[in-house]
Amino acid sequence: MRVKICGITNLEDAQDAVELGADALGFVFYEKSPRYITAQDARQIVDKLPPFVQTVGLFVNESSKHINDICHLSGMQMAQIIDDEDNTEFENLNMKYLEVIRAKSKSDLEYLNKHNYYLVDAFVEGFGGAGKRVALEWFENIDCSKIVLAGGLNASNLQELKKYNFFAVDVSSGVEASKGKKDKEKMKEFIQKANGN
Ligand SMILES: O=C(O)c1ccccc1NCC(=O)[C@H](O)[C@H](O)COP(=O)(O)O
Repeated sequence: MRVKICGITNLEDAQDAVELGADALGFVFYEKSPRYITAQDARQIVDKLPPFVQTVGLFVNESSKHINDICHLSGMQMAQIIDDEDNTEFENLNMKYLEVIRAKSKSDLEYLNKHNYYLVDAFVEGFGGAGKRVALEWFENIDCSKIVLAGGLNASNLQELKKYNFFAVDVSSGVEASKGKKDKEKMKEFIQKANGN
């Protein structure tokens, strides 16, 4: 399974995640988050990354212009978007994007367009990174092959996902030492388990 390590705030964590085999790194451009990073600081990290690592910018209820500007400035290849307030004009985005479904119940998963990729996270007031899980039984009888699963994942519970065939997993607090700082051993164990080792 592919792995995105989210909430990168510093170069050391980014380089450790890449060395350990992460496919994508997430940068939170939401000012109220404890993992918030400026576009300029993210750029300093992105410029030092090797090729073939996808950089993903996280946005909450922002306009397309803002998302385009920040992604351009920071070197994000993709945007991950929460748009509860219908602020984002998706057709005006200059980059690939993943829409975030903040699931409160199984009914939130029933109308996903089967041709699109989505990131499904647990609904939390603070928008993400809270360690709250989505109930796995909600995915019964759903094709998960285009779903990135987030929310409360860690090395100990990845095993439970096996039969669902998710496209990828996304983790933040489950591999942290403290908010905004990753724990290298936790990232190692998480990536190994996601890769079936
Ligand atoms: O991480 C944050 O602080 C955050 C703030 C606002 C919007 C999204 C945020 N994170 C989103 C993520 O993609 C997290 O990786 C995802 O919610 C999973 O987090 P966790 O349950 O801690 O693994």
